[in-house]
Amino acid sequence: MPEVQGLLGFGRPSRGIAPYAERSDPRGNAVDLWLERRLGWLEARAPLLRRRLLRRADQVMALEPEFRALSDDALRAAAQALRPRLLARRRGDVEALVRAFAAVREASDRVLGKRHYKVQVMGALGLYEGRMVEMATGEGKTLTATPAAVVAALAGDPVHVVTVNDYLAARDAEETRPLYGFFGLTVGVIDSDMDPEQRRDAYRCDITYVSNANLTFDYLRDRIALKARRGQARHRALALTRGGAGQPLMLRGLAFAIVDEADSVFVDEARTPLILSTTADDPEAAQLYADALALARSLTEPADFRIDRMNRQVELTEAGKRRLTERARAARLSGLWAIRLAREELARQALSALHLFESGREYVVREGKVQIVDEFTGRIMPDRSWQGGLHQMIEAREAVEVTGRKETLARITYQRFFRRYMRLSGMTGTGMELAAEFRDTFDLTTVRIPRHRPLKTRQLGATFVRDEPAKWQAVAERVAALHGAGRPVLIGTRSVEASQRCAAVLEARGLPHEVLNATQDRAEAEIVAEAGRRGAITVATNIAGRGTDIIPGADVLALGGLHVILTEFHESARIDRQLFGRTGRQGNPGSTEAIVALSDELFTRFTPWLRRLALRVPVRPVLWALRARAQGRAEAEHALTRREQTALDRQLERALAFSGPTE
Ligand SMILES: Nc1ncnc2c1ncn2[C@@H]1O[C@H](COP(=O)(O)OP(=O)(O)OP(=O)(O)O)[C@@H](O)[C@H]1O
Repeated sequence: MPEVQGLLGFGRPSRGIAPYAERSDPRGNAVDLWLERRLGWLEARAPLLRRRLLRRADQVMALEPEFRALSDDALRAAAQALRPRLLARRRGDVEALVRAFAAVREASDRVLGKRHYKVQVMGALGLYEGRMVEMATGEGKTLTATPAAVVAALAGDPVHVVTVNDYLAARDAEETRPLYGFFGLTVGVIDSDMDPEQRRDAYRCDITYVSNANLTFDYLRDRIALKARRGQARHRALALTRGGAGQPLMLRGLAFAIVDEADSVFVDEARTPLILSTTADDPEAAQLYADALALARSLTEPADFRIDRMNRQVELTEAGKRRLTERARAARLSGLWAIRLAREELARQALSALHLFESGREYVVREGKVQIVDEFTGRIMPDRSWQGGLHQMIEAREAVEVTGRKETLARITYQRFFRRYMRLSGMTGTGMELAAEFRDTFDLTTVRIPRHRPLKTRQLGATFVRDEPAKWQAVAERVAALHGAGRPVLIGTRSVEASQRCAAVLEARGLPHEVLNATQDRAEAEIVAEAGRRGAITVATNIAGRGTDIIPGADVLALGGLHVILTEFHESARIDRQLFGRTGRQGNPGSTEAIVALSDELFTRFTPWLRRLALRVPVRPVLWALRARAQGRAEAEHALTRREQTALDRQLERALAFSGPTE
């Protein structure tokens, strides 16, 4: 499993820090947990919650004429006048909240030209209460976050709006900045390339847009800075006595977070530990990996080793172990090679690097570096590396410079990090099936918000073909027909390699297209902006599955809107729906279909026998079962890993209660 690596490259002192709000142990005790899980009473409450949100949203909508009549200055003054009431945070003061929301709604219409729909007001109220809000793709989550952010900021809380990457953080911040500015609130944006001073400035703003990775690393840096002063009380005392001039801190505490694409952050990426590290030099490492690869290449499957693709593991057989020992001896390898366990581990890793990881799929080689491609977003993660020497092994295989091994300074998972917020909220397009997990892990109740306009997408179902060449031919034929009719088509692929293959087939047919994959994210915005034009053909990796807003032109809508083709099912059906969600946004027409091959990895890895059956008897029920079963098994496996990770995290937390925090 890849880890996200960050380097602690800085740490100069800065000026004052306010007391750093965060939760020390947000979890209830074991009995509470047990009860919550068994009784599901929070779920039972969700309909009530929805009704309450609806009632309040109605109150906000009813204030429209009153606020419409105000001048800009009067509107601003009305919001400022509510500040003391919001600051007092009296539980029953719903009126102040409703009026503040109505003010934001009015201001939004004036400065952004968009007035929040009732469902968006409902969503925003949910966020402000600290809920997980499920809104369908394309319903306008960016705008939904704004009233909650404004009101929390007016009440003095540092607000973090969390997105999955820098590009979305910058885009969403720019889109909404004028609205915050109207109320005199400042907006900061964090970019991965920023230095500590710039980061601190951005966090000092009332509202900060930041990616989950950047936010978590900055928090880890703060924890290291705070390490010497354990415990809140001492920290506060120090901050008071020294005017806070001790250590440089990035954040102003964890008060309120609005996490966009929360299913991705809380679930898909939850398994990835974030590790802050320094690099340790090891001049002999490169030779070690080269030797391991040479030895591994001399072993044969299945006599010497077996590959378990489902669990991504390589096992050496007894014969393989013997051969390894002989070959290491024959090559006169010494040092680690003389130790049996080390020798076998090196061989296993080299075999994994050779047989389980492929360039263009799990990683790309760019600028002389091995860079991991995120399976869920299709984006390159430059900060990420595989652990335990695997990364170095792949570097050696690709003949690029072997980087030093990392030494861990602090680590945390997203799960543990986000649980520390005083108030946490999330938005997701596809979250209801994860409601129990959100509740268990984050104490978050999920509430589904209805659509603003009914969905008009036509779902054309799935076509299964035998193998990959047949798939790309089938895709090309569909595209040619749609292109001829002037409709734009978006083709989603699971890997960079697949996007290139698809592009080659389109090229051969003379179909003009754009490729949007992890290897050229700079032109992304322009390509996406064009993707809704008449006759446009866009091939994209998962990148297009999250947050990208493709706006079809009026002429295109008349023709039936954007058509989305999925070319490989993802391990999670949620991600499939994210891709399909690129069309039919805001109640627009559109259509979706899947064209997949029985040779796709999902089937060979999770349901090999059903796949064989499907090859012989390709009838509907078998094909349906194939997909459902493969995705079901994949999801179950991931859920298990997450549960184990959570258990491990809790154990770590308990163990650290005795020895002091490591992060
Ligand atoms: N109240 C509104 N009035 C007018 N346009 C709106 C309104 N709300 C949202 N939009 C528009 O709807 C489109 C979709 O918004 P946005 O990209 O925020 O959706 P989303 O829910 O975040 O989608 P995804 O789940 O795919 O990320 C945008 O073009 C946005 O400007």
